[in-house]
Amino acid sequence: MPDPDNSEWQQIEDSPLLALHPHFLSTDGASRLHDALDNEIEWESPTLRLYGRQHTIPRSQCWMGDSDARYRYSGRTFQPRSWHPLVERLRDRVQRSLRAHDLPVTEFNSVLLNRYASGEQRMGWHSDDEPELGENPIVASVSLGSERPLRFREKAGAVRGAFNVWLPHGSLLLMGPGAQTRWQHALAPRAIEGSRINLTFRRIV
Ligand SMILES: O=C(O)CCC(=O)C(=O)O
Ligand SMILES: [Fe+2]
Repeated sequence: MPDPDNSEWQQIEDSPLLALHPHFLSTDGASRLHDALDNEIEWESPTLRLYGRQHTIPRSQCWMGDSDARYRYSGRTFQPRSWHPLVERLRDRVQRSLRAHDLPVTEFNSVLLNRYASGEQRMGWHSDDEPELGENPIVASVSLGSERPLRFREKAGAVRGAFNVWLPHGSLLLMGPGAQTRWQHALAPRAIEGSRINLTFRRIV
C-alpha cells in the first residue's frame, strides 16, 4: 500500500498560498477519528456576542491546546482544554506533512474543533485574524465526515469572485501566510446529510 500521505498536495491559490491534501488521512483512519472525537470531546455551543446581540452558535465546538494558549473570540475568552491524545497525534502528523513537503508550517499550540451536526449547521464569514494569532498566521484544517465546501471571498478589491473549496473526509487544507488578510471564509448551510468535524490548528503567539 502506498503511504496515503505520499504527496497529492494540490495548490488552489499560489499567493497567498491555499493548498489541499484531499487524502491526508485514509478513509478508515478518518472515520475512526471522526467517531472517537464525536464521542470523546466535550462539545459545547456557547453564546457569543455578535454585533451587540447574544447568539448561540449554530454548531458545537471545543477549544484545545497548551494551557497558555488563551484565545479571545467574539467577546469571550476561551481557556483551552488539554490535548486529546488523538488530536495531539494528528497535530504532529500535520506538522510532519507540511515540513516534508516544504510548505509553510509552525508549531501549532492550539486547535479549534467544530462539529456540524447536519448541513444546517454552519459558520459565518470571517477571517482567522485575531490578534492572538499574530501577523500572517498559518492555519491547517483537517475535515472529517460529510464533505462540505468552504467558501472564500476577497476582503477588498474583488480581484476574482468567491470560490468553493470542497473538503473531503480526511482532507487537510492549508491556509498559508497572508490568506487571512486577503480572504474571508465561511461554511454555508447546505442540504448535505451527516455530521462533519473540522479541526483548525493554529499558533497563539
Ligand atoms: O469548518 C470549517 O471548515 C471552517 C472552520 C473555520 O473556519 C474555523 O474554525 O475558523
Ligand atoms: Fe476560520
